[in-house]
Amino acid sequence: MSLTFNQDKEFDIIAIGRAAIDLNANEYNRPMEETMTFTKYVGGSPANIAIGSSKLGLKAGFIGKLSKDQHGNFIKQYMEEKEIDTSNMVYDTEGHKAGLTFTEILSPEECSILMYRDQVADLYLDSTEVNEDYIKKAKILLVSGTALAQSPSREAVLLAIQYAKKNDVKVIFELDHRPYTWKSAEETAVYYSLVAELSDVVIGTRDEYDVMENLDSEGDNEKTVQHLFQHNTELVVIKHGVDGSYAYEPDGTVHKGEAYKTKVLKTFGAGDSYASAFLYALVTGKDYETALKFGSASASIVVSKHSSSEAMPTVEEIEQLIRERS
Ligand SMILES: Nc1ncnc2c1ncn2[C@@H]1O[C@H](COP(=O)(O)OP(=O)(O)OP(=O)(O)O)[C@@H](O)[C@H]1O
Ligand SMILES: O=C(O)C[C@@H](O)[C@H](O)C(=O)CO
Repeated sequence: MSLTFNQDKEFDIIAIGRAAIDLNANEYNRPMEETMTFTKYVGGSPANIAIGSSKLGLKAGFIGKLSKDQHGNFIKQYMEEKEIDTSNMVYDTEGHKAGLTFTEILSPEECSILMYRDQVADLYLDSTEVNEDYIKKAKILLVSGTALAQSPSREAVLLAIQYAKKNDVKVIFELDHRPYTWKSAEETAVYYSLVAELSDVVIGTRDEYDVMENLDSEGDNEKTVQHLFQHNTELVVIKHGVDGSYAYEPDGTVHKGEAYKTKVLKTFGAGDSYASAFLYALVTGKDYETALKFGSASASIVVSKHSSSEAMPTVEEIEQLIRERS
Protein backbone atom coordinates (compact mmCIF):
# COMPACT_ATOMS: atom_id res chain seq x y z
CA MET A 1 0.00 0.00 0.00
CA SER A 2 0.94 3.64 -0.32
CA LEU A 3 -0.50 6.89 1.02
CA THR A 4 -2.51 9.23 -1.22
CA PHE A 5 -1.83 12.96 -1.20
CA ASN A 6 -3.73 15.83 -2.76
CA GLN A 7 -1.52 16.50 -5.79
CA ASP A 8 -2.94 19.98 -6.32
CA LYS A 9 -0.57 21.57 -3.81
CA GLU A 10 2.45 23.83 -4.25
CA PHE A 11 4.51 22.47 -1.32
CA ASP A 12 5.26 18.82 -0.64
CA ILE A 13 5.96 19.47 3.01
CA ILE A 14 5.69 22.33 5.47
CA ALA A 15 7.29 21.69 8.86
CA ILE A 16 6.41 23.57 12.04
CA GLY A 17 8.51 23.86 15.19
CA ARG A 18 12.09 24.58 16.05
CA ALA A 19 14.94 25.63 13.84
CA ALA A 20 17.91 25.92 16.13
CA ILE A 21 21.66 25.38 16.34
CA ASP A 22 23.70 22.20 16.83
CA LEU A 23 27.25 22.45 18.14
CA ASN A 24 28.73 19.06 17.38
CA ALA A 25 31.89 17.97 19.16
CA ASN A 26 34.92 17.85 16.88
CA GLU A 27 36.75 15.50 19.22
CA TYR A 28 35.47 11.95 19.11
CA ASN A 29 35.25 9.49 21.95
CA ARG A 30 35.59 12.12 24.67
CA PRO A 31 33.35 13.33 27.46
CA MET A 32 31.98 16.85 27.18
CA GLU A 33 34.25 18.02 30.00
CA GLU A 34 37.24 17.32 27.75
CA THR A 35 35.68 18.44 24.48
CA MET A 36 37.16 21.76 23.44
CA THR A 37 35.90 22.52 19.92
CA PHE A 38 32.63 22.21 18.09
CA THR A 39 31.32 22.72 14.57
CA LYS A 40 28.15 24.74 14.15
CA TYR A 41 25.22 23.45 12.09
CA VAL A 42 21.56 24.27 11.77
CA GLY A 43 19.63 21.79 13.89
CA GLY A 44 16.28 21.09 15.50
CA SER A 45 14.36 18.01 14.49
CA PRO A 46 11.71 19.63 12.22
CA ALA A 47 14.33 21.88 10.60
CA ASN A 48 16.52 18.83 9.96
CA ILE A 49 13.54 17.05 8.39
CA ALA A 50 12.77 20.03 6.14
CA ILE A 51 16.43 20.25 5.11
CA GLY A 52 16.60 16.50 4.43
CA SER A 53 13.38 16.64 2.39
CA SER A 54 14.59 19.59 0.34
CA LYS A 55 17.90 17.86 -0.38
CA LEU A 56 15.86 14.94 -1.72
CA GLY A 57 14.11 17.29 -4.11
CA LEU A 58 10.84 17.97 -2.26
CA LYS A 59 9.49 21.49 -2.14
CA ALA A 60 9.66 22.37 1.55
CA GLY A 61 8.56 25.30 3.71
CA PHE A 62 8.92 26.07 7.38
CA ILE A 63 6.84 27.77 10.07
CA GLY A 64 8.80 28.85 13.13
CA LYS A 65 10.20 31.63 15.27
CA LEU A 66 13.84 32.69 15.27
CA SER A 67 15.94 34.77 17.64
CA LYS A 68 16.44 38.26 16.28
CA ASP A 69 20.22 38.08 16.26
CA GLN A 70 23.11 36.62 14.31
CA HIS A 71 22.08 33.05 15.23
CA GLY A 72 18.58 33.61 13.86
CA ASN A 73 20.06 35.12 10.70
CA PHE A 74 22.41 32.15 10.30
CA ILE A 75 19.54 29.67 10.56
CA LYS A 76 17.38 31.57 8.07
CA GLN A 77 20.22 32.01 5.58
CA TYR A 78 21.16 28.34 5.76
CA MET A 79 17.59 27.21 5.20
CA GLU A 80 17.28 29.56 2.23
CA GLU A 81 20.51 28.17 0.78
CA LYS A 82 18.89 24.72 1.07
CA GLU A 83 15.93 26.07 -0.96
CA ILE A 84 13.43 25.97 1.89
CA ASP A 85 10.73 28.62 1.79
CA THR A 86 11.25 30.80 4.88
CA SER A 87 8.42 33.28 4.23
CA ASN A 88 6.62 32.00 7.35
CA MET A 89 9.64 32.07 9.65
CA VAL A 90 9.29 35.09 11.91
CA TYR A 91 11.73 36.83 14.21
CA ASP A 92 11.09 37.09 17.95
CA THR A 93 10.74 40.67 19.17
CA GLU A 94 11.04 39.99 22.91
CA GLY A 95 14.67 38.97 23.19
CA HIS A 96 14.22 35.18 23.24
CA LYS A 97 17.28 33.27 22.09
CA ALA A 98 18.00 30.41 19.69
CA GLY A 99 18.05 26.90 21.15
CA LEU A 100 21.54 25.39 21.34
CA THR A 101 22.32 21.68 21.29
CA PHE A 102 25.81 20.48 22.22
CA THR A 103 26.58 16.93 21.25
CA GLU A 104 28.88 14.62 23.16
CA ILE A 105 30.39 11.64 21.36
CA LEU A 106 31.64 9.32 24.12
CA SER A 107 31.83 6.44 21.67
CA PRO A 108 29.96 5.56 18.47
CA GLU A 109 27.35 3.80 20.61
CA GLU A 110 27.22 6.27 23.48
CA CYS A 111 26.23 9.75 22.39
CA SER A 112 24.34 12.29 24.33
CA ILE A 113 23.06 15.76 23.74
CA LEU A 114 22.96 18.74 26.06
CA MET A 115 20.18 21.10 25.13
CA TYR A 116 20.04 24.75 26.16
CA ARG A 117 16.38 25.49 25.64
CA ASP A 118 15.31 27.81 28.42
CA GLN A 119 12.99 30.56 27.04
CA VAL A 120 13.92 29.69 23.47
CA ALA A 121 12.44 31.70 20.60
CA ASP A 122 10.87 28.68 18.86
CA LEU A 123 8.53 28.02 21.80
CA TYR A 124 7.19 31.58 21.51
CA LEU A 125 5.63 31.03 18.09
CA ASP A 126 2.13 32.45 18.46
CA SER A 127 -1.19 31.37 16.91
CA THR A 128 -1.44 34.71 15.13
CA GLU A 129 1.77 33.82 13.29
CA VAL A 130 0.28 30.67 11.76
CA ASN A 131 -1.24 31.32 8.37
CA GLU A 132 -4.03 29.13 6.98
CA ASP A 133 -3.39 30.23 3.40
CA TYR A 134 0.17 28.97 3.71
CA ILE A 135 -0.66 25.63 5.31
CA LYS A 136 -3.33 24.84 2.76
CA LYS A 137 -0.68 24.90 0.02
CA ALA A 138 1.02 21.76 1.44
CA LYS A 139 0.60 18.04 0.92
CA ILE A 140 2.08 17.41 4.39
CA LEU A 141 2.16 19.38 7.64
CA LEU A 142 5.04 17.93 9.67
CA VAL A 143 4.51 18.47 13.40
CA SER A 144 7.24 17.96 15.96
CA GLY A 145 6.30 16.83 19.49
CA THR A 146 8.63 19.27 21.20
CA ALA A 147 6.67 22.22 19.81
CA LEU A 148 3.74 21.07 21.97
CA ALA A 149 5.72 21.39 25.19
CA GLN A 150 4.81 24.97 26.05
CA SER A 151 2.43 27.77 25.22
CA PRO A 152 2.13 29.72 22.99
CA SER A 153 3.88 27.31 20.60
CA ARG A 154 1.47 24.54 21.71
CA GLU A 155 -1.63 26.49 20.60
CA ALA A 156 0.12 27.62 17.40
CA VAL A 157 0.73 23.98 16.47
CA LEU A 158 -2.80 22.90 17.40
CA LEU A 159 -4.16 25.68 15.18
CA ALA A 160 -1.86 24.62 12.33
CA ILE A 161 -3.26 21.09 12.66
CA GLN A 162 -6.83 22.43 12.50
CA TYR A 163 -5.95 24.35 9.32
CA ALA A 164 -4.35 21.25 7.82
CA LYS A 165 -7.36 19.07 8.52
CA LYS A 166 -9.71 21.68 7.08
CA ASN A 167 -7.67 21.90 3.85
CA ASP A 168 -6.88 18.30 2.94
CA VAL A 169 -3.28 18.46 4.19
CA LYS A 170 -1.95 15.24 5.75
CA VAL A 171 -0.75 15.70 9.33
CA ILE A 172 2.43 13.77 10.07
CA PHE A 173 3.41 13.70 13.74
CA GLU A 174 7.08 13.04 14.60
CA LEU A 175 6.99 12.39 18.34
CA ASP A 176 10.47 13.92 18.78
CA HIS A 177 10.50 13.70 22.56
CA ARG A 178 12.95 16.00 24.32
CA PRO A 179 12.22 15.64 28.04
CA TYR A 180 13.89 18.91 29.11
CA THR A 181 11.12 21.09 27.70
CA TRP A 182 8.22 19.31 29.42
CA LYS A 183 6.88 19.90 32.94
CA SER A 184 5.62 16.39 33.68
CA ALA A 185 5.12 12.93 32.20
CA GLU A 186 1.34 13.32 32.50
CA GLU A 187 1.30 16.59 30.57
CA THR A 188 3.46 15.09 27.84
CA ALA A 189 1.22 12.06 27.52
CA VAL A 190 -1.91 14.21 27.25
CA TYR A 191 -0.62 16.32 24.36
CA TYR A 192 1.16 13.46 22.61
CA SER A 193 -2.02 11.35 22.63
CA LEU A 194 -4.19 14.25 21.56
CA VAL A 195 -2.06 15.06 18.53
CA ALA A 196 -1.32 11.44 17.61
CA GLU A 197 -5.04 10.72 17.54
CA LEU A 198 -5.56 13.65 15.15
CA SER A 199 -2.67 12.73 12.85
CA ASP A 200 -2.72 10.76 9.60
CA VAL A 201 0.76 9.31 10.17
CA VAL A 202 2.64 8.98 13.47
CA ILE A 203 6.39 8.29 13.58
CA GLY A 204 8.37 7.65 16.74
CA THR A 205 10.67 5.32 18.62
CA ARG A 206 9.25 2.67 20.94
CA ASP A 207 10.50 4.79 23.86
CA GLU A 208 8.57 7.78 22.56
CA TYR A 209 5.33 5.80 22.29
CA ASP A 210 5.93 4.74 25.89
CA VAL A 211 6.05 8.43 26.80
CA MET A 212 2.82 9.00 24.85
CA GLU A 213 1.18 6.17 26.78
CA ASN A 214 2.80 7.24 30.08
CA LEU A 215 4.21 3.75 30.67
CA ASP A 216 6.96 2.85 33.14
CA SER A 217 8.18 -0.11 31.11
CA GLU A 218 8.34 -0.96 27.41
CA GLY A 219 4.90 -1.07 25.81
CA ASP A 220 3.47 -3.31 23.18
CA ASN A 221 3.41 -2.19 19.51
CA GLU A 222 0.15 -4.03 18.82
CA LYS A 223 -1.64 -2.20 21.64
CA THR A 224 -0.25 1.14 20.51
CA VAL A 225 -1.42 0.76 16.94
CA GLN A 226 -4.82 -0.68 17.87
CA HIS A 227 -5.46 2.43 19.94
CA LEU A 228 -4.38 4.86 17.22
CA PHE A 229 -6.36 3.08 14.52
CA GLN A 230 -9.55 3.78 16.50
CA HIS A 231 -8.92 7.43 15.63
CA ASN A 232 -7.72 9.17 12.42
CA THR A 233 -4.40 7.46 11.90
CA GLU A 234 -3.68 5.71 8.60
CA LEU A 235 -0.11 4.63 9.28
CA VAL A 236 1.98 4.13 12.43
CA VAL A 237 5.75 3.83 12.29
CA ILE A 238 7.56 2.47 15.34
CA LYS A 239 11.38 2.59 15.33
CA HIS A 240 13.62 0.29 17.32
CA GLY A 241 17.04 1.82 16.67
CA VAL A 242 19.53 -0.54 15.08
CA ASP A 243 16.97 -3.35 15.35
CA GLY A 244 14.98 -1.69 12.58
CA SER A 245 11.49 -0.25 12.28
CA TYR A 246 7.89 -1.29 11.61
CA ALA A 247 5.07 0.33 9.63
CA TYR A 248 1.57 -0.71 10.69
CA GLU A 249 -1.54 -0.36 8.55
CA PRO A 250 -5.13 -0.33 9.89
CA ASP A 251 -5.98 -3.61 8.10
CA GLY A 252 -3.39 -5.44 10.23
CA THR A 253 -0.57 -5.47 7.66
CA VAL A 254 2.85 -4.95 9.23
CA HIS A 255 5.99 -4.08 7.26
CA LYS A 256 9.47 -4.45 8.74
CA GLY A 257 12.40 -2.25 7.73
CA GLU A 258 15.88 -3.52 8.52
CA ALA A 259 18.56 -1.06 9.62
CA TYR A 260 21.56 -0.90 7.28
CA LYS A 261 24.64 -1.55 9.38
CA THR A 262 27.41 0.97 8.90
CA LYS A 263 30.52 2.40 10.55
CA VAL A 264 28.76 4.61 13.08
CA LEU A 265 30.36 7.91 14.02
CA LYS A 266 27.53 9.08 16.27
CA THR A 267 23.93 8.01 16.72
CA PHE A 268 22.06 11.33 16.75
CA GLY A 269 20.45 12.54 13.55
CA ALA A 270 19.16 9.04 12.79
CA GLY A 271 15.52 9.90 13.48
CA ASP A 272 15.42 13.09 11.43
CA SER A 273 17.16 11.64 8.39
CA TYR A 274 14.90 8.60 8.62
CA ALA A 275 11.78 10.80 8.66
CA SER A 276 12.81 12.97 5.72
CA ALA A 277 13.56 10.03 3.44
CA PHE A 278 10.53 8.04 4.62
CA LEU A 279 8.28 11.01 3.84
CA TYR A 280 10.03 11.63 0.51
CA ALA A 281 9.18 8.06 -0.47
CA LEU A 282 5.54 8.42 0.62
CA VAL A 283 5.07 11.73 -1.23
CA THR A 284 6.59 10.34 -4.41
CA GLY A 285 4.12 7.43 -4.35
CA LYS A 286 6.44 4.64 -3.24
CA ASP A 287 4.99 1.76 -1.23
CA TYR A 288 5.54 1.35 2.52
CA GLU A 289 8.24 -1.33 2.11
CA THR A 290 10.26 1.05 -0.06
CA ALA A 291 9.61 3.97 2.29
CA LEU A 292 11.05 1.94 5.18
CA LYS A 293 14.14 1.18 3.10
CA PHE A 294 14.55 4.85 2.24
CA GLY A 295 14.25 5.88 5.90
CA SER A 296 16.74 3.26 7.06
CA ALA A 297 19.25 3.99 4.30
CA SER A 298 19.13 7.73 4.93
CA ALA A 299 19.66 7.19 8.68
CA SER A 300 22.52 4.82 8.04
CA ILE A 301 24.27 7.47 5.92
CA VAL A 302 23.76 10.22 8.51
CA VAL A 303 24.99 8.21 11.51
CA SER A 304 28.26 7.69 9.66
CA LYS A 305 28.78 11.46 9.31
CA HIS A 306 29.43 14.39 11.63
CA SER A 307 26.23 16.43 11.42
CA SER A 308 22.50 15.88 11.23
CA SER A 309 21.44 18.61 8.76
CA GLU A 310 24.47 19.06 6.50
CA ALA A 311 24.92 15.29 6.18
CA MET A 312 21.45 14.62 4.75
CA PRO A 313 21.84 12.37 1.69
CA THR A 314 20.65 12.70 -1.91
CA VAL A 315 18.20 10.30 -3.56
CA GLU A 316 21.11 8.78 -5.54
CA GLU A 317 23.09 8.04 -2.35
CA ILE A 318 20.06 6.39 -0.75
CA GLU A 319 19.24 4.32 -3.84
CA GLN A 320 22.85 3.24 -4.19
CA LEU A 321 22.97 2.00 -0.59
CA ILE A 322 19.69 0.12 -1.00
CA ARG A 323 20.99 -1.49 -4.23
CA GLU A 324 24.29 -2.50 -2.62
CA ARG A 325 22.53 -4.18 0.31
CA SER A 326 19.73 -5.91 -1.63
N1 LIG B 1 23.59 2.41 14.67
C1 LIG B 1 22.83 2.46 13.57
N2 LIG B 1 23.28 2.01 12.39
C2 LIG B 1 22.52 2.07 11.27
N3 LIG B 1 21.26 2.54 11.27
C3 LIG B 1 20.75 3.00 12.43
C4 LIG B 1 21.50 3.00 13.64
N4 LIG B 1 20.72 3.51 14.63
C5 LIG B 1 19.54 3.83 14.06
N5 LIG B 1 19.55 3.51 12.74
C6 LIG B 1 18.46 3.71 11.79
O1 LIG B 1 17.78 4.90 12.11
C7 LIG B 1 16.40 4.64 12.39
C8 LIG B 1 15.96 5.56 13.47
O2 LIG B 1 16.75 5.36 14.61
P1 LIG B 1 16.21 5.54 16.07
O3 LIG B 1 15.14 4.56 16.31
O4 LIG B 1 17.40 5.48 16.98
O5 LIG B 1 15.59 6.99 15.98
P2 LIG B 1 15.67 8.23 16.93
O6 LIG B 1 15.85 7.81 18.35
O7 LIG B 1 14.49 9.07 16.57
O8 LIG B 1 16.98 8.95 16.46
P3 LIG B 1 17.74 10.20 17.12
O9 LIG B 1 18.87 9.60 17.88
O10 LIG B 1 18.15 10.99 15.95
O11 LIG B 1 16.74 10.93 17.99
C9 LIG B 1 16.34 3.17 12.74
O12 LIG B 1 15.07 2.64 12.47
C10 LIG B 1 17.45 2.58 11.87
O13 LIG B 1 16.97 2.30 10.57
O1 LIG C 1 16.51 18.07 17.52
C1 LIG C 1 17.35 18.85 17.97
O2 LIG C 1 17.03 19.96 18.46
C2 LIG C 1 18.80 18.46 17.94
C3 LIG C 1 19.15 17.94 16.61
O3 LIG C 1 19.37 18.96 15.69
C4 LIG C 1 20.33 17.03 16.73
O4 LIG C 1 21.07 17.02 15.58
C5 LIG C 1 19.86 15.70 17.08
O5 LIG C 1 19.94 15.29 18.16
C6 LIG C 1 19.16 14.93 16.05
O6 LIG C 1 18.73 13.72 16.58
